[in-house]
Amino acid sequence: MELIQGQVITWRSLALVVTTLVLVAIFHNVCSLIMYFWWTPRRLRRIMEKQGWRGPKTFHISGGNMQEIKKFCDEELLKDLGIRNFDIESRILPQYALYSQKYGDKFFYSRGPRFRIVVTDPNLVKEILTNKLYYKEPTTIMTKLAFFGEGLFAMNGKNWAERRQIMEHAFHHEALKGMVNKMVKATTSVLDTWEQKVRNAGGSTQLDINNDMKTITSHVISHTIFGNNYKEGQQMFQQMEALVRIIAELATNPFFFLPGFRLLPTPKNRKISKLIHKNEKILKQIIQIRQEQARVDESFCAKDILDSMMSTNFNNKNKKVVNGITSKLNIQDLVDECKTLFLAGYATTTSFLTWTMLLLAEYPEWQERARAEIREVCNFNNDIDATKLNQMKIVGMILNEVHRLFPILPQITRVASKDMQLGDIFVPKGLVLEIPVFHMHHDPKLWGENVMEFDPNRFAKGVSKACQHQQSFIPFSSGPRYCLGQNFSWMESKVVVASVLSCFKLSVSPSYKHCPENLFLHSPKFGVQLVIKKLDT
Ligand code: HEM
Repeated sequence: MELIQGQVITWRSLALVVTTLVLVAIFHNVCSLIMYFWWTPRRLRRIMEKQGWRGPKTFHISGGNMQEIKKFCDEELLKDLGIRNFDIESRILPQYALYSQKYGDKFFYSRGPRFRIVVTDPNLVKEILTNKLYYKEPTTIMTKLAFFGEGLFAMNGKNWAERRQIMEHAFHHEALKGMVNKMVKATTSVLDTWEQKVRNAGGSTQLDINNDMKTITSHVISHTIFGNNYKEGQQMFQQMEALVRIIAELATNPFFFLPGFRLLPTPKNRKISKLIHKNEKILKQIIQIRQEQARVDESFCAKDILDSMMSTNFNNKNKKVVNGITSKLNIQDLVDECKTLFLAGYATTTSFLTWTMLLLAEYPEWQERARAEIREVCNFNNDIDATKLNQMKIVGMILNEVHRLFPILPQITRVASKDMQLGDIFVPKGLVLEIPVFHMHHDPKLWGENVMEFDPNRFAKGVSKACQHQQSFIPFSSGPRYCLGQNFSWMESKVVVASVLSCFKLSVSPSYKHCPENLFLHSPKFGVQLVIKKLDT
């Protein structure tokens, strides 16, 4: 027995209070789970059905319609495709192909417990991407831990706006201009190995260009983010890749979205934890070394993206001053941003450049036109700078056409933060709005009858003249959350194309099987085998 403020409290009554609190907490959690997994998706469906939207009648309590979509997609993946067949929506956006056939354009479905509608009208797409009241759909905890942490990609609201400002500083135009040199060096170091291989093979050789583009982009991103620490940065790539594969496989498991799923000690979950831990360790080591260098070096100035992130000088009450370097990013923030840039900057550009090389090989007339332009602009030497990249118009048209036909992020999503009106659609709070980028890039109503052809000429007078509505072309998204690395990627792509075409001729190997897939990103399932030949000079 104890005496508190004159009242006698028995152990029994204390136990009763604690038990009641625990039961209330359990009850609250169970109610939240029921709301999240059962009640909210059904309520949203009722609201959309009343407005004439249709979709599958049932969905799995945790996986939503993912099993059905996966089954449809698996059947599609078995089909053989030709390279010039760009009509591949059923592989890349299986949900769109499956449900638009059954229910028409106004359809809904559920990915995990998150109920969604698909919006294709460019005017509505513009409204969704520019209105900050539509926030970015949260990723699953496992995806977040593995790839983004609390980095820019996964943030929302005021925190996102502040972080975006800092990150834009690291990617501003002048900073990027200074990176072209690093991009050229990183690319050339890989192309030197190609020369060796071609020579050893007697004039031409076959490469899986997807692997080589991985090597190039990993070199570029390691050099530009980590400068002298690029070797440590490189170690992360294989681990990141392994993570992408395992998590993409797990995402089709109906229980993937259940809270606590990641804590189950399954072999895959254990492997994921191990890889995440290893990556964080490498990053923390690099950052700590860097902070130490900056502490002893009084003439410290930013030489790469990590330096820029560490030294951004903002008037903010949270900012920290580390021996002359002003930063408001703590070590975990920096780790999360590095992870984000790694995934966002490496995997995307790798897939994009792989598709670019494939199409250049498949369309030799465009390969030749690009080469002629590169010869004219920089006379085939590696003296490439930002101004010369700007002068490469034909290369730019080709890159745009590859972005149109092979958008690397085939869909973008946003969530309504409150009840809203979108055109004539009433959008209830919590509804996910899915923008099928791939579908919009292949819509004849927006691009004309030759939409399924590779025709860079459509971009000859710029994006605005290429399609009916500027919002029909959104490989890098648009609005305030457009891709932070858009200009970086644009420069890198031009550097790589110019460097490759200056030295090599590309053609498609007879062993290549055209099997694009959408594993978070639109990429080739079995790599891309090309034959490369040294150019006669
Ligand atoms: C072909 C190359 C690339 C493509 C197609 C691409 C595409 C995209 C898209 C569509 C988004 C917006 C996603 C959304 O709105 O939900 C995005 C965001 C982002 N991208 Fe890229 N990206 C590419 C390259 C890069 C590179 C090279 C970097 C950095 C080095 C980068 C960093 C980012 C970051 C940090 C965000 C998040 C921006 C924010 O939320 O404020 N991306 N990217």
